[in-house]
Amino acid sequence: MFRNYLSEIGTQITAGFLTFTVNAGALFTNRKSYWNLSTLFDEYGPVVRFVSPVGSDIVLINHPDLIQKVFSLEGDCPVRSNLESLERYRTEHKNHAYGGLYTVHGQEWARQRSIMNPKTKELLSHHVHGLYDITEKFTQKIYNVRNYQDEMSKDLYKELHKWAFDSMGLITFAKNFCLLDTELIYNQCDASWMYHSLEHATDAIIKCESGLHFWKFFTTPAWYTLVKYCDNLDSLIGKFVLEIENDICTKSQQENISPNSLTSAMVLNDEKFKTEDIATILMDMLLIGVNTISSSISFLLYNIAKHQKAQKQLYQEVGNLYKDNMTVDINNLKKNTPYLQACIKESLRLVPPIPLLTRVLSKNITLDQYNIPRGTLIIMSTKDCSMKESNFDEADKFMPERWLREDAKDYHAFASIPFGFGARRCIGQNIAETMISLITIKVLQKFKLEYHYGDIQATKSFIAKPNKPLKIRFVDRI
Ligand code: HEM
Repeated sequence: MFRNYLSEIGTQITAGFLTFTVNAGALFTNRKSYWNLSTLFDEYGPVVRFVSPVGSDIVLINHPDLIQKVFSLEGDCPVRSNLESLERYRTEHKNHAYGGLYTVHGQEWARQRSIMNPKTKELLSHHVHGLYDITEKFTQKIYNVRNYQDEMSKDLYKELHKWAFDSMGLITFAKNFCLLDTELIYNQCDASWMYHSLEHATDAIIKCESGLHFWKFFTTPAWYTLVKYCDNLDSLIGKFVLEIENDICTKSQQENISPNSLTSAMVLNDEKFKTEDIATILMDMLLIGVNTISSSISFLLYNIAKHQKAQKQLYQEVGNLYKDNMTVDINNLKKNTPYLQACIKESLRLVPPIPLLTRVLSKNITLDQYNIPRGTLIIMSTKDCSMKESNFDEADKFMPERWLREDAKDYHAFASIPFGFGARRCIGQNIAETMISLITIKVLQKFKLEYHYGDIQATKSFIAKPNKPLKIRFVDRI
């Protein structure tokens, strides 16, 4: 028993040390630091083992063949490393039996996933016009609040974050929170308080997960913030869930109700989830969904603004598409916009919001002649893989047309997997791609984008975001 704990703690200490040094390396030097993962691979090859003095070792890989091999052995209920801080908050602070879809494992994961999987497509079709309206509000807001340089004087990322929150509110609760409409002050209403709690909880989780995990031994400021804002988030989500439960209870006596949100899908399911469990599952959805979508759209708009030739071609494709809400054809959206889909794919190749994927296998595996025992934490540096010249020609360039070329099929299927792979791949991919497509179409129809500042990189955190304020010029199309 003790050995198990020792091994677990040891692995986490090693992982903490690893992220700490990678971040410190990036912080203290502008050059490619030794502790940059790609430099490690350059020096030691595609399999790098971190020996933990007390627990299990950690293995890092970046070759698409090896990544493919790991996925081929992941089994029916794949296990990834946990977001330890969120897990501990739930098990120790809240006394919850299990976490949400991202953090839970085994049979409970399979149960949650089987309920959510079929619902995401249905909900998307149900809310597509609502999502379109929110996107129009976003473009209108940019139009209204731009400064004399045609830029948002505040960080554009924050506005995109609000757009993502409003859109996810529709999918999750069938509610438009209208965060984009007004500058709501903290506490003014539940939705605004929920938004701010989500922002602070995200920052605190990122702080706890990067670097040495001191919060395990005493209350660090990041742990204190995490508990405070996750508590707020949990109780506010719980309040919305309760409202929907009551509403369904009243209506179901008179009519047959079909689910119109992730919440009602769970309330109406035969499995009968408790209110607090639904709130936990939704918290994972919001934390992952809102942050990954904000990150992806930020980098996509940045890339489009920087690459005028690509923007021109994109505008030719989408300039006259779905000008009116009622004409949106969600079933053919991707088919009608091949160049836009290539732009999204290319931007996600350059900056996958989740740059590292992890698996813990239940079988031994041989990777590049090294025998890795089962139970070892395997970290797949998918971003490093998608940025390698051996996998993509001119790998550091934004070249959407590469995905439309005849020889695109020669790219290794595991060379760029921004949504992960297999049974535990992202459940929100379709939702994300649709939302990103809609906002890009609407923004381009209204504005020509320009970018006149220095290069923007992604932060090295669990969910990446722009490392400096995003300042894009939104010039009216005449
Ligand atoms: C561009 C946007 C997004 C990207 C790039 C992204 C990426 C990912 C990745 C890489 C994973 C891990 C996959 C693996 O381990 O194989 C994941 C899991 C997950 N994502 Fe997404 N995601 C995005 C949007 C969303 C949205 C909108 C939602 C919610 C509707 C969402 C919910 C989840 C959940 C719940 C999981 C855990 C799934 C499981 O373990 O079964 N994601 N996502």
